[in-house]
Amino acid sequence: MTRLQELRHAMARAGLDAVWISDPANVRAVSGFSSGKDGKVLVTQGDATLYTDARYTVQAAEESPLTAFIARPPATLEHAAPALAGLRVGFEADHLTVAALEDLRDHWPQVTLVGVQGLVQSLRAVKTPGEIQAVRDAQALADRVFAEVRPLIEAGARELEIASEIELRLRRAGAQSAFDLIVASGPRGAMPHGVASDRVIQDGDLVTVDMGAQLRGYHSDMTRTVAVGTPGAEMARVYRAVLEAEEAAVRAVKPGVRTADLDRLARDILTGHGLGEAFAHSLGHGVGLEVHEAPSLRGTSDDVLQPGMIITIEPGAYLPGVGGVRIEDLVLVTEGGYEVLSVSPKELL
Ligand SMILES: CSCC[C@H](N)C(=O)N1CCC[C@H]1C(=O)N[C@@H](C)C(=O)O
Repeated sequence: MTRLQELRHAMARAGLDAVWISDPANVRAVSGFSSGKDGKVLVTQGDATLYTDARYTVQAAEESPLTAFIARPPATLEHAAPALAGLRVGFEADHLTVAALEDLRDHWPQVTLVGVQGLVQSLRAVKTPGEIQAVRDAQALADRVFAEVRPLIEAGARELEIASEIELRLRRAGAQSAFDLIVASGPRGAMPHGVASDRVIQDGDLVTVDMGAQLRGYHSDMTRTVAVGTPGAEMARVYRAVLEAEEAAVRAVKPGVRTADLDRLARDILTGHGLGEAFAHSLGHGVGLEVHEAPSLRGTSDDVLQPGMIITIEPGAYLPGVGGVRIEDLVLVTEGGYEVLSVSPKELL
């Protein structure tokens, strides 16, 4: 079944006749049009139209199998109005601004507008073979770049220099960084989102590098924590504990597993090492057209793993004023269990 067919089934289950898609990643997922922020898609049970403007006439025709209507608002909404009269039309409540919703109400007075959440996102959680290949390629590039840059992580280098070397190599390969690079050394390692600073790396530091490539619109995500010189005994112990939690959670990945149970498994191991409080975020998330997408590997999540999902497993321990450790792998859920897509070494060198 194509994603569009899946969406129509989901619309029927939600009691919708049509859906107005405005989230850029969802626009891309449904239409193939890569400039999703400048597009919208209207899907009915019998039709699907891509709305974008004249800057994208050629690109829309090249990238999307959908009929494109080239115009700017309000002409787009006026074009759609007649076919929608009397219908229940979903809009993406967690993406549309209040002003944009007012526009829909003004131009579609005979439409019943229904806010929906996660309709397309839940379909995106299970990747197509082409999407899996795109994430695989992005991760392979990230692994290659990490191997090239690893020798540069040494005493005297600045975090920003490491980050810019990674970015440059990704750019040269036709990709870009998937997010603001996290390079957090020494005590800065206690910040889970410690983007690279001008701190000079010291002998004995642990350095957390959280990086991803964005290639053909798809992302990868991986974290390695590396030692510069010989780390202190306490941080070496923390490293071993995080690695134990990470490897145990990866081994537990298979279809049917509740993501909340995976988070619990990793958290319990860290708690056993006295580090439960130091694990300050969820175990992971889905990765695809966005770095953070469904499923969520949070303790409160109701998500269940299915073949074709691509997730991160990334426990960490953060000790304010001291430092931190995070180890993250990118994992494909397969029929029989899992495949780890990230191959960079994890021993604390
Ligand atoms: C700004 S993108 C960060 C990518 C990173 N690998 C990542 O997802 N991190 C870093 C530490 C926590 C984790 C994160 O942000 N998790 C989210 C989903 C959460 O809310 O726990």
